[in-house]
Amino acid sequence: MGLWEAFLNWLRSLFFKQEMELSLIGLQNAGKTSLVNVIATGGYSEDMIPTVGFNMRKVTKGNVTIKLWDLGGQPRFRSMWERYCRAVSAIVYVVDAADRETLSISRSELHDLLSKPSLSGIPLLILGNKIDKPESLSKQEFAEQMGVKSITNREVYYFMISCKNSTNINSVIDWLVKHSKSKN
Ligand SMILES: Nc1nc2c(ncn2[C@@H]2O[C@H](COP(=O)(O)OP(=O)(O)OP(=O)(O)O)[C@@H](O)[C@H]2O)c(=O)[nH]1
Ligand SMILES: [Mg+2]
Repeated sequence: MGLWEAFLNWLRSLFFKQEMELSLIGLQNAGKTSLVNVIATGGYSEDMIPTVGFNMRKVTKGNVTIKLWDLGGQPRFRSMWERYCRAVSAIVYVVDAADRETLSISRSELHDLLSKPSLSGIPLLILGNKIDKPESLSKQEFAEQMGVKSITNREVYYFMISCKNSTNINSVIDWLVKHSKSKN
């Protein structure tokens, strides 16, 4: 490869390679690890092991390398959430939209997290998962239950998804890739 060509390639890589870091947060059983698997490999399994502490996964989509912090959602791990959200390009909050019993806890944990000054302004993606289940909430009901409208100090977006059926996973990836530019 000629010097000029090498220089051009280097220049291209500067403009087109993006890196981003994300945190996946949400109550236990919401489907965070399932989402990581679906994004990374397209695989889905019913028998999942609850995440103890956290896992880190790196996934490349086109020119974007995404570093994902997949956190445990059980009560004993929730105090770590803030620490893993501080330096990220976006926070992804996953909710089991078919579990009406835990929805209010999920809402209050989300709003608690967003009230931390260290996380102000970080873009947020809220995902209502498990829409393959008949008892799952509609998009509108979900937004109301989660208090989406009251979140005003940052960019917020929400989708209804199913990791099981891969519904709307591409929209999630598109949103994430678009937000990779916010951190440099
Ligand atoms: N029906 C249905 N089940 C799902 C879906 N996504 C995940 N699950 C199931 O929900 C359960 C929990 O999934 P996980 O991905 O382990 O949940 P998690 O949020 O990582 O849980 P913690 O690691 O404990 O915080 C598993 O049995 C999954 O198979 C979905 O879209 N539809
Ligand atoms: Mg998990």
